[in-house]
Amino acid sequence: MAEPPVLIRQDEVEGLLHYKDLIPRLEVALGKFSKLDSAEVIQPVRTTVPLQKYNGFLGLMPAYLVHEDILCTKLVCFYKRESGSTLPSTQATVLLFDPEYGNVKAVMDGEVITAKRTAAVSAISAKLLMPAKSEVLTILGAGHQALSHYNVFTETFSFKEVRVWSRRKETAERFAQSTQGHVTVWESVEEAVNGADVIVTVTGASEPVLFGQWVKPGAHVAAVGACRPDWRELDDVLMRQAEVYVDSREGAVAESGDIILSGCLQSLERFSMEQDLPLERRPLCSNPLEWGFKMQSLPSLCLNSGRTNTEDLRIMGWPWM
Ligand SMILES: NC(=O)C1=CN([C@@H]2O[C@H](COP(=O)(O)OP(=O)(O)OC[C@H]3O[C@@H](n4cnc5c(N)ncnc54)[C@H](O)[C@@H]3O)[C@@H](O)[C@H]2O)C=CC1
Ligand SMILES: O=C(O)C1=NCCCC1
Repeated sequence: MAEPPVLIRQDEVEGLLHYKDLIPRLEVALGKFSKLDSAEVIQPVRTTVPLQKYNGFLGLMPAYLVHEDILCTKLVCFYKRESGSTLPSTQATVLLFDPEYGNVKAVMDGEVITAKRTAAVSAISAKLLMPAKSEVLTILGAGHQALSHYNVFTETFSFKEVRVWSRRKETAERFAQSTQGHVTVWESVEEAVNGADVIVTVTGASEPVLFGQWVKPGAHVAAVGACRPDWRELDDVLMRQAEVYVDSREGAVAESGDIILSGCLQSLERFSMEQDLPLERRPLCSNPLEWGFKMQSLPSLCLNSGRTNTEDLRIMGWPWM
């Protein structure tokens, strides 16, 4: 009979999961996922169960790394919360299986994994796509993802200035007090992103908060928050003028409101047909270097940065979550 599963609590995951290990491992996993080879990685688009009564969803996110023989799934509930709500926006658990026997070997807290994994993938996208001398980082949103993004971006890069905006100024101020380094609080998104080299959007918004006319050419945007087909963080102008990278084309066209609702897919379908491109080579958005790969089915945008090393861009897409 199989051993009962090991339980790995949140504080234990926190103590075990460090960006210096996580980032290189993610880069390898993302590279494998990007090959779209089911002999290597099997990770279907997540199944989502609506929890209408609670304005939320249960997402089921299984993955199998064939050669490493790693079988796992994340189970995550996520919600749209009212301003001022004290309830969490996400709650996650990760299960690790013995792929041969079929039993669950470990039950892990998924909160820290979600926070760190998501932020680490954004940092990888920035490493590949942000302007060479990036000095100003702006974070839109001031919750859990904002903090993990602050931590990994300041640990990995050397920004001269970090800014934060949140829809409630008090939340942004609390955030700025909780960080290790200095963060300036801004009252409007327009001012907060003015001149920013890297912009991270980690809000629970369902309407655009970031507008293309405010974003400087060459800036890199890591868009994390709008993970439902009817949620938005970015406006149509930004979506149309950017080069867009995602980890999973399948996932992005099914889940990313910014991609689906901005209408960029339709014009690209026409472009792809004219160019006679096979599906996996088709760009996701205007002015593509190549259709690329970024995080959890959400876009990473790059505004005409001129980065053309598409081999580097082949890493993206963590198979678990
Ligand atoms: N792409 C991915 O893999 C992941 C995406 N997410 C999504 O990222 C977003 C942020 O997650 P957390 O930081 O965990 O949530 P959180 O609840 O800790 O923080 C959310 C932040 O967004 C702000 N916000 C909420 N509604 C807003 C609105 N309508 N307009 C502007 N700001 C608004 C809140 O004031 C808060 O600062 C959520 O939408 C979540 O579903 C979370 C985890 C992973
Ligand atoms: O990929 C994840 O993890 C999540 N995506 C959507 C929101 C909750 C967590």
